[in-house]
Amino acid sequence: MSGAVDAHVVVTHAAVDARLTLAAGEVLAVMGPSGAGKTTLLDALSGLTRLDDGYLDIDGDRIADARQHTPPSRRSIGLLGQEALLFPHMTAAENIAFAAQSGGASRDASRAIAAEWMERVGLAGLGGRRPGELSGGQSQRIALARALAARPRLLLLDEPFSSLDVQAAAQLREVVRDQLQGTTTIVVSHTVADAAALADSLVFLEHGRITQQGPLYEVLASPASDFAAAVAASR
Ligand SMILES: Nc1ncnc2c1ncn2[C@@H]1O[C@H](COP(=O)(O)OP(=O)(O)OP(=O)(O)O)[C@@H](O)[C@H]1O
Repeated sequence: MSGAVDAHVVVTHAAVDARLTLAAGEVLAVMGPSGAGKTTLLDALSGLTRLDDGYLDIDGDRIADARQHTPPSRRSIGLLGQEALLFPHMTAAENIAFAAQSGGASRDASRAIAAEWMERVGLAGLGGRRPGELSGGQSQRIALARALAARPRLLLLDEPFSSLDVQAAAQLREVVRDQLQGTTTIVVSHTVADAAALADSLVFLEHGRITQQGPLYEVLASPASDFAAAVAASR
């Protein structure tokens, strides 16, 4: 997609010490055992956690370092987590329109953008429903649309399929794959199927350190740790 930008990250934190570079439009999967620091890494990027040292640059702009903490709302970073966390008092379409407006669209344009996204995620006709009237899978699709409608420069996916049943997860995975449209993305998952479906490259994070990184199929073909070998064998 034109407009995709590269991201360069050096996260230094009590729990994580990692250096990552994403080319514009690249989808990078991060896998690692429980407690490895995956969520801490995403929190440091989204701004929920401060960096102890290191930095986050997006498209050459310094977003954060040890001295400068840009709040999450001003980072132009989208986040889709395990739960959709939609605004409950707004309809599905209003949730998306709100994000489009915060991404710079006018009020009228944001309504049109919301309608377009409802179609893209396969939910045209449900725009008037409130989150309480949507299934988990539908809510996650709205949350994806909301994240992308703000035109983030970096998208973070934190196990977005893990709270869904197998069928809803597979459907959402397809929607995500089709709708990323070149958005530079980091996806954290425990499932190699998610990484294989979405990612160009793969990082293994263990005990807060990167133990292996490279093109997804190369990494899976020659795992460098017991954990990586177990993941590769689970394909
Ligand atoms: N500020 C901190 N100082 C020291 N340790 C921390 C700090 N913040 C988090 N930790 C620890 O770092 C570890 C990494 O936790 P994190 O939740 O990031 O792992 P994770 O890879 O996302 O695990 P899971 O897959 O289970 O969600 C945990 O043991 C956590 O307690």
